[in-house]
Amino acid sequence: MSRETPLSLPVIDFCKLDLKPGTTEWDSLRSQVWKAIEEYGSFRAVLSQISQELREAFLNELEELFALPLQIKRCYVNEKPFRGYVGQSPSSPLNECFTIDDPVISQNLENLCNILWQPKGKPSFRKIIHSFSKEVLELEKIIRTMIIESLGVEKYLEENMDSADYMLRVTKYGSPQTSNELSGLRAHTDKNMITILHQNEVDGLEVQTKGGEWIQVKFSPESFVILIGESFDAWANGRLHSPYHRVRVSGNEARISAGFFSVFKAGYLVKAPEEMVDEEYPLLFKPFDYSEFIKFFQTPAGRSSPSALKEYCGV
Ligand SMILES: O=C(O)CCC(=O)C(=O)O
Ligand SMILES: [Fe+2]
Repeated sequence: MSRETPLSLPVIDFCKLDLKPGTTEWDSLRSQVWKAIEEYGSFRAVLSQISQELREAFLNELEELFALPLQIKRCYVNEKPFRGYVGQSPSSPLNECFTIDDPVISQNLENLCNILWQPKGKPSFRKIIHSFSKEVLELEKIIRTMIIESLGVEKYLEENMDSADYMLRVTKYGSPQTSNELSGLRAHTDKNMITILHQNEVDGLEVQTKGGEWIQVKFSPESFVILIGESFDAWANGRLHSPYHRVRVSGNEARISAGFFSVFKAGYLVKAPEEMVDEEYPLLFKPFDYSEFIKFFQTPAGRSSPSALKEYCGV
């Protein structure tokens, strides 16, 4: 069946990031955010505050990163789960990605640069990725605050803010050289708190609605896509929605994406506030340590489970 108007994600314009809670501007954006999160668990944020120059410089640095020889890229290892460089594997032959610890901590970027660009490092990479990440993670904090306010549990705001860590994953989906659509990344839900995605000019992200339809996301250069992860939904005891999403690629151009992930800190016990639990929303999960859950998720049992979090700590 063909559609007159293709489905699209809600678009929310965050012209500036020096928004102040309690202002009418804040309240208006917060109600748009909440509506989108309840319905889609996702939306497209337009962020004109980041200059075109910085956006272009960011994507150029990522291109230079992926253009390094494979044997150099492989030198970037990090013992934590999901970190380091992962090259094209038999199950995803088109993809390669780097996962970096909190990019707002300059030292984390410095470590990567010292490994990949010996002997001098790469000051421009460190500077540009850092500046860009700072702005994006400012947006993450605003969105998380707005959601917590919308849930009516502001008294846990400070604790929630202090419980977050960040990571940055940059992915290159090599061009498939065919007009047929191929899978770049299979359908999944994110396990973390909040994900913010940005990309170069090549589209490919699709987000599933609650009704099971796939929305093909059209990015603009100023667009960022927000997705709710399962842990944040667990914290809110199922009052949010963590949507399935996937990447499909076609054509002759490579897609580069950057995912900024907020996660609960290792050792922090994720527990739904008592205000989130009632007759309509009975407790879904026992308190859990996100980093321990990720260890389970990486086992064959975790990977093959249709709902790993439920299996790990479901009530
Ligand atoms: O590349 C993208 O746009 C999506 C990446 C993604 O979903 C993920 O890394 O979890
Ligand atoms: Fe994802």
